[in-house]
Amino acid sequence: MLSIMSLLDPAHGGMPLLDSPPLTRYPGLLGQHEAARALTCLDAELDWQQPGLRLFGREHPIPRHQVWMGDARYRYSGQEFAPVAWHPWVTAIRRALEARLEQEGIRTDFNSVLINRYAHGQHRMGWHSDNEPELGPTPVIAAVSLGSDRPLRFRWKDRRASAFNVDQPDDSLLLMGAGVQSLLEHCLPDRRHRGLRISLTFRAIRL
Ligand SMILES: O=C(O)CCC(=O)C(=O)O
Ligand SMILES: [Fe+2]
Repeated sequence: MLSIMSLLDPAHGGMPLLDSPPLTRYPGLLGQHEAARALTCLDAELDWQQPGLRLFGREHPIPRHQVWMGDARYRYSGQEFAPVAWHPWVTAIRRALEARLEQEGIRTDFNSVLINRYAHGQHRMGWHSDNEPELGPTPVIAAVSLGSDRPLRFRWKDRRASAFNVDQPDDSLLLMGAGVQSLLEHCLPDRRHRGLRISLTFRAIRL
């Protein structure tokens, strides 16, 4: 399904954005053609959910769509989600990212993924860190982006330095290594005039 060329091309090496904690972006994960097919298939075939979130006593639908997929139940904003079974495209994306990271000497054991669908620029995600106890003390999270480029914004919890944006082009992988979740928060701000984007944030949940 996936071209081995995109895995072997040295131009596709990782771009370190932070050394400590490690934050690295890898371009060209699937190849342009396969990434476009993955975006179209996932958009059409997943059973997208838009659960409500309680904020100041009122329930609001989250400003995006989502699907939890994988092997483990997951708690998020006080709610428990039962995951759906692996979709073949998501399995293919997981294999591609495992292969890419293994080339860098990084072994991962992702068993769950939160898939986010941003239909337009007003869809977004608020400030958070992915530090739920079931992810263990030093979660490693790999975020794959398909479709419209939306920056992820980071800020230091202790304000030691300024907040910064990380571009997430189509078909890129952003690896948030050990320490990113404990030292920083991230959000996906709204943007004008953006089209469909789907992100897949792979996690290892302790079963
Ligand atoms: O869509 C993104 O780039 C961010 C997603 C995210 O932070 C998450 O799934 O926890
Ligand atoms: Fe996140």
